[in-house]
Amino acid sequence: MIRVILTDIEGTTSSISFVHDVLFPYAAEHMADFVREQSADNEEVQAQLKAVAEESGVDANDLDALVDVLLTWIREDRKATPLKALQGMIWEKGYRDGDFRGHVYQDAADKLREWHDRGLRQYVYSSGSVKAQKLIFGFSTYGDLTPFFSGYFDTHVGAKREVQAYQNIRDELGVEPDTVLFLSDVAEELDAAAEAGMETILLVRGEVSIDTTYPVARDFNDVDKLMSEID
Ligand SMILES: CSCCC(=O)C(=O)COP(=O)(O)O
Ligand SMILES: [Mg+2]
Repeated sequence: MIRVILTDIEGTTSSISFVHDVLFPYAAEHMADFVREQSADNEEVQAQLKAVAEESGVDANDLDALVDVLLTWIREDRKATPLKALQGMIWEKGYRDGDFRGHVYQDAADKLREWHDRGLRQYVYSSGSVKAQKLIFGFSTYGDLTPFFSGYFDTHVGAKREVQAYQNIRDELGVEPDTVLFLSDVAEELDAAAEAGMETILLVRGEVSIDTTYPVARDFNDVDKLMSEID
């Protein structure tokens, strides 16, 4: 019986376009100024820049080179933990200034509320930092959805295509893995979650035809129906 929902964000609760056409360009536009302004006194920013230097091999004191690395990683959609941490810090200002709101599909917002009220525990697992996750749901187009979540996981537990990451999440949740339903639009992520013993549903939004062995949901209403079949 499913007791825990674990959901991806990009392509699952929220549109890929919002992440790639709004969030990533905003981070790219503000990265240089943010790094230059914050690197003098902000210890969290300094720690992330040190990690960027270690991962890329560039000089930790060369801010221009570090910014170049970060902009390249954004273009490549690299799921590097320090990039994700810095992006979250930059997006906070955008959300607070009202430059954008977090895109969440209506069916996802409705079901997250309903499942929460039904007693399901709900968690997020995304490559975006925990801070970024709280922002997209906290400043969403449907208001503050964070009360519906019991917790958040990012790449600190591991990469989303690695089985170990889901084993780490399972251990942190302290539940039997087959009581956890993982939702994602990426089959390789479902492969890893399934290998860790979790139940899985593939979100395929839009009219894309897909050849897969996973149960396919077009939206969270479909997930709700498929979930009752798992039980
Ligand atoms: C938390 S919203 C921004 C998501 C993000 O930065 C990202 O890279 C999405 O990656 P995912 O692995 O969740 O598809
Ligand atoms: Mg996704």
